[in-house]
Amino acid sequence: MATGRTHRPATRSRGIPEATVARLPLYLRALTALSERSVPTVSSEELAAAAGVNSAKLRKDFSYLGSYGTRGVGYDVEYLVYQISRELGLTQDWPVVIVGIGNLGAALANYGGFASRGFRVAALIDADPAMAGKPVAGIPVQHTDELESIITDNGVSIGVIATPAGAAQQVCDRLVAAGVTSILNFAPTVLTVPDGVDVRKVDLSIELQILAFHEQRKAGEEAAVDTAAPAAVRRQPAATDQGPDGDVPAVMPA
Ligand SMILES: NC(=O)c1ccc[n+]([C@@H]2O[C@H](COP(=O)([O-])OP(=O)(O)OC[C@H]3O[C@@H](n4cnc5c(N)ncnc54)[C@H](O)[C@@H]3O)[C@@H](O)[C@H]2O)c1
Repeated sequence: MATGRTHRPATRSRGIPEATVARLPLYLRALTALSERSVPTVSSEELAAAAGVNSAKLRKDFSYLGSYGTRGVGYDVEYLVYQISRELGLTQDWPVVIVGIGNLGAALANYGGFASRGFRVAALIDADPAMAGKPVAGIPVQHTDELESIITDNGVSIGVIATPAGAAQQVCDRLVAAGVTSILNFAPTVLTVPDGVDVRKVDLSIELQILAFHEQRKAGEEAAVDTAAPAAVRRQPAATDQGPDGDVPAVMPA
């Protein structure tokens, strides 16, 4: 679901390309599922299919980790889980703060998937004084006045922004000034950050717009096939091919 990019060069200092880093969580998710089923080894083809990645790309990615698998046996699942987790920095606990505890912030706070992946929600912060002290996902919301001390006291380096767009830059500036160096931004705005701060942006509406583009293209291709086909096999409007008024067929008869 995550889109966007980090403000980093295309290759990390240890020589792992950013595109490979972006695929490591996909491998880890697939490997974790195999591990849960106690599958001991996996071939590059099987793992590539499970992760939705091309197998040659997977082998190249794993070569950056120094993991080459064993011919005829494949990769050791548990060892790869460990290797990728270590590479991603997931063998340590990462306290994160969520700022903006509205619909989205509360949903994120309630999401169990963070903790199971090593991300502990250390604090929930909101500007609304009426929310201060109210528990969300069992954690009392704290007021933004305390933002700096929360970051310092908890050694937080990762912040999640779920405020309205208009507040996001100011929240970002305060997080960065307090010591946060990685930000996951859900607000629909582009954040400006100094060098050394990574920002990743999540925007579900952009994902939907990309799907809409593909839907439109598929519809165009279908229409082209319909036009090219002999009249007898051209698609006729079905009962469900109705426009919003119910009387205009979405697929016009040829
Ligand atoms: N990226 C996505 O896919 C996605 C999906 C849904 C919503 N959003 C975005 O996430 C944000 C939150 O959406 P929502 O539906 O939860 O909104 P919401 O109005 O329910 O919640 C926003 C919260 O932010 C708090 N807030 C406002 N200014 C603040 C500040 N300066 N510091 C701290 N807290 C502050 C408000 O008090 C409120 O509790 C919006 O920017 C929205 O556009 C993004």
